[in-house]
Amino acid sequence: MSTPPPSGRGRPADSSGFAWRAFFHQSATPIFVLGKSRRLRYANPAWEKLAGVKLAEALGMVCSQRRHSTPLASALAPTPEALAGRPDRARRPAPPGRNGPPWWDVTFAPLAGDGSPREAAPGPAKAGDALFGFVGFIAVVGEPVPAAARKVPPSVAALRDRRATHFSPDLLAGESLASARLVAQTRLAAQIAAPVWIVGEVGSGKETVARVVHHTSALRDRAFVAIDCAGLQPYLIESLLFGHGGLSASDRLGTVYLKEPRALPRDMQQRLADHFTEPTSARLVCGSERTAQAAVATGELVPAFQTSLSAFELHVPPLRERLEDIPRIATRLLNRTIDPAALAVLRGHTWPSNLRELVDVLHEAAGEGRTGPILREHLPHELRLKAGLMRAGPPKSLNLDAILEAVEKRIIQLALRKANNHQTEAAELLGVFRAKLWRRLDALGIPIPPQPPKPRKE
Ligand SMILES: Nc1ncnc2c1ncn2[C@@H]1O[C@H](COP(=O)(O)OP(=O)(O)OP(=O)(O)O)[C@@H](O)[C@H]1O
Repeated sequence: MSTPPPSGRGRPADSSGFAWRAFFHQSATPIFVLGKSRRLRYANPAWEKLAGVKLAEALGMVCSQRRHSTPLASALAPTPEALAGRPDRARRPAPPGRNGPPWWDVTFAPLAGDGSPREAAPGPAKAGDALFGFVGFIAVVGEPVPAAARKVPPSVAALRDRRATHFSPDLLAGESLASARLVAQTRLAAQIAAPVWIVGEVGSGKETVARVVHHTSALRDRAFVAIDCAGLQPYLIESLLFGHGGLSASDRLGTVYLKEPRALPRDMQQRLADHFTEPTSARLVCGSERTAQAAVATGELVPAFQTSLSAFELHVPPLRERLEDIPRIATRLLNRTIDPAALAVLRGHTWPSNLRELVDVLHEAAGEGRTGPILREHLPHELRLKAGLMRAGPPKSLNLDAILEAVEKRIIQLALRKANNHQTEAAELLGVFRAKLWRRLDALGIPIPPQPPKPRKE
């Protein structure tokens, strides 16, 4: 339904309006009117159709080309010439659509205080010659170019092919029932266009699954962008997505992966939700340790994420539920087999940090024995210790201090990993003060990891 014609139809202008509203309302040309503070005061149904936005939702929007402006606000921003009270025209990229931008030629006609068009005068506006605002007429230039038809440089195409080969559903396959279910769910998510919510424990492979969904979907020729909502300041995320020339202005954006959107302030969550429920924007995939429903219930997430942005919920199993997959993962990762005794140790571990931890352990083991199968003695000391295997060694190797030190080192590394290198959180997990954690890092020779930026609290 289009916006009803504004009141005062056909009547002469009064001091706050102008007489052409009824005329504009029926025009097939997209027309909009900005107040002198560049706020949107009126737009006709042809504009609503072109912009894909209802006037009621956009009224009051400040149309400027500032860093945080939306692509629509930037496209409608009056030029410096128009701001100086003279008619002007500008070519603007249309707000992003799935099929590439045609351009918008926007003609600005300044309006005098009585609502009549100002005379085109060569100099700046005179005092007393009050400006009411601007009327803008939009002409669409060019045919939209389907993204698939656009040329990409060969190097980009080659990189894309390599990524698509790597991030195929095969990457998730294994011997377990859990991985078979994961592969089936991932293929399904790739076939539909709905937003996806991926749930899984820390390090279980949520982002990897998101990449597989992207590279298997119809959006694979476009970009995949991953944003860690807890690791970036919200204003950076806003400017990355919505700033001038930001990602939302690019029609090459295919999938946006948001890691833990519940770490964002609610107003930012709402803005993202509004953006990604628009039909023209890229596909949203979120990854979290909690379901959208649970996060909404505890107030960590705005309801739109549950109602509109988690249409497809995909569960990534923890590694302890897919231990049968370990040999296959090792072969894929290192092209190495695992000796049965080493496998018994690996299968006996609970893997609190899931695949991330396994990948670290396998790389470490591969560094110990450079060729042949991975043996039990290649595995990290602490893992063997936990499996009770160190006790089988000769008594002279039972150096209590060395063992305790190794266990402490491993536990601190695990806490840091779980806290995403956030030292205060890691200290809390370990039940010590941060200063003590620093002292132990120093004493054990663990390099102090770079601290991620703190998420802003509401
Ligand atoms: N199927 C897989 N095979 C081999 N390695 C994998 C697989 N899935 C994930 N990984 C590796 O495990 C690590 C963690 O994966 P990923 O970042 O996808 O997990 P996540 O659940 O998104 O992590 P977080 O909880 O920190 O958001 C990465 O190094 C990734 O390359």
